[in-house]
Amino acid sequence: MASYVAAVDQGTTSTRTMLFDHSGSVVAVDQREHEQIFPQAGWVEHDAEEIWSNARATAAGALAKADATTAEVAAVGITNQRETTLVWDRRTGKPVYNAIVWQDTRTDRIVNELGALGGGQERYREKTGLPLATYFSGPKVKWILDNVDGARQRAEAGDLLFGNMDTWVLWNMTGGPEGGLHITDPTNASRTMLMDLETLQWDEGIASDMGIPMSMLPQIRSSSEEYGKVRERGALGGVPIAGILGDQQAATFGQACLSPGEAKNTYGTGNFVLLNTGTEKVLSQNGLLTTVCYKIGSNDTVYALEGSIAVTGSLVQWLRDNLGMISSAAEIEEHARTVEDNGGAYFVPAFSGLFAPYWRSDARGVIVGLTRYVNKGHLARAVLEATAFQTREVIDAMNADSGVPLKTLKVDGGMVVNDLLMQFQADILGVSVIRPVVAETTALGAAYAAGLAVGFWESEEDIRTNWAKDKQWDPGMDDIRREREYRNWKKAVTKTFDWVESE
Ligand SMILES: Nc1ncnc2c1ncn2[C@@H]1O[C@H](COP(=O)(O)OP(=O)(O)O)[C@@H](O)[C@H]1O
Ligand SMILES: O=P(O)(O)OC[C@H](O)CO
Repeated sequence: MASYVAAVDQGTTSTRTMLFDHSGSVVAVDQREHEQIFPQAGWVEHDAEEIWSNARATAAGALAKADATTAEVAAVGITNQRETTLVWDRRTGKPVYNAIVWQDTRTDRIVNELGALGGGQERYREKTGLPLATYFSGPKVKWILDNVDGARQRAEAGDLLFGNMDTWVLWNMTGGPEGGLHITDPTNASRTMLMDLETLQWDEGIASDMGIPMSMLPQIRSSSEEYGKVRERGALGGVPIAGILGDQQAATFGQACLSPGEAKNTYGTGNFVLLNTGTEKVLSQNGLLTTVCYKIGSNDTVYALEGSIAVTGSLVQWLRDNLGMISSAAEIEEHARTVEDNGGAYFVPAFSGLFAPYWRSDARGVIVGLTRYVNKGHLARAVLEATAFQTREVIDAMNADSGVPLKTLKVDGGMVVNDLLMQFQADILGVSVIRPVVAETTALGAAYAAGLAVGFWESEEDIRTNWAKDKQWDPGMDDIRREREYRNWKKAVTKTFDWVESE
């Protein structure tokens, strides 16, 4: 009798494999970071072969740490950084170019050109739920086909495959060039700008406008069903692969946000607030995007409104890696605690332009309000506060779209160990912030999708039962200060605009 479900979580900065038991508790984790490649300003790439090698190694590592055999694993789910785009050769399994990461802004010109075609912005928003922005996969595929020697001819000859990291990991896990499955799920497909949100099928007109041959596109299956088995030679050999969810949708599922009106915020490289809107596809009037939340087997599709924020935890990394101001991410809290407030400084990290609710690719980062008074502690605070202010902006947009103010916010991700940030988040939102016992909700959500498909868990009710609160932060800031701080932040944001001039 199998005791565990595995999840491979292919994130922006690392890949981990986790094993969960029936209560949703973590049994083992094995994790490896991969290189962040910045070939020029605004470009971000990953080596997809390094990522696949890490996925394999962590699958073996997690089994070893749990002292478990493959026979004890009922199913495996895959979850992934979304949008990150790879094109590879179906016969050799070799990528034609590095994976272009979701934060990368090189497709700015392509996106502007698409906007100038018939229907422009509105056509994309209505069909795909997305604003025209550099964030999404379709224009990245076009960039590769336009810029890599011979790629377009090879793609048109049917030799090349496109996938996000879910598809790349699944294809390799199921045999690669020897019969690997070329599949994705609607949560990932809804981030490509190529999928019709209503039919959950690729939109041939949009693919044709981007010059992307249909033969490159993976088959779209549900988020929870048995797609195939792990190749026999690999770690987890023979285990059914039965769940795929983009990482933010996986976290929403793992947080048990299963009813309309329930929302979570994940604090990782970026922040992503998702509000379950049920089977209703709500188009935002306030700068949010509409996305598939999950589709469990043949059940109706569940949609979400999403506020995507490009830079939050990665600002802490930037302070560590580019400035050397801290030696570990945790150290930022120590510095921030040396002062009472931000000393008047605000840091708007528009490193990839601004995502929700602005969608300004012409924006770049600023620090404003500097005086001789400002010290390292104030800057550390400004860095942490940037995450909380950006979250407030997307939650304000969500409240405006739904007409029902959020009462509490469930949180997860790497930054939620930061107590000062979580308290400031509650203060600046004016609502309570709640962290669950299992904060690894991304991997857990993918495990649930896989486990439900093979009967390891019976129904979504099991997910609700397993969810438990660990800690809650309640708002303590007075209204006048809260709104003054937020006004200053909004003013700081305006200073980022119009920096990059379009080619
Ligand atoms: N104590 C901390 N305080 C603030 N930020 C932190 C802390 N610990 C980790 N982080 C940030 O959290 C992020 C990692 O979170 P994680 O959820 O693993 O990211 P991802 O899934 O995007 O790879 C990093 O960007 C890191 O800077
Ligand atoms: O891997 P994460 O946690 O940084 O998430 C990245 C998002 O999926 C990008 O849309």
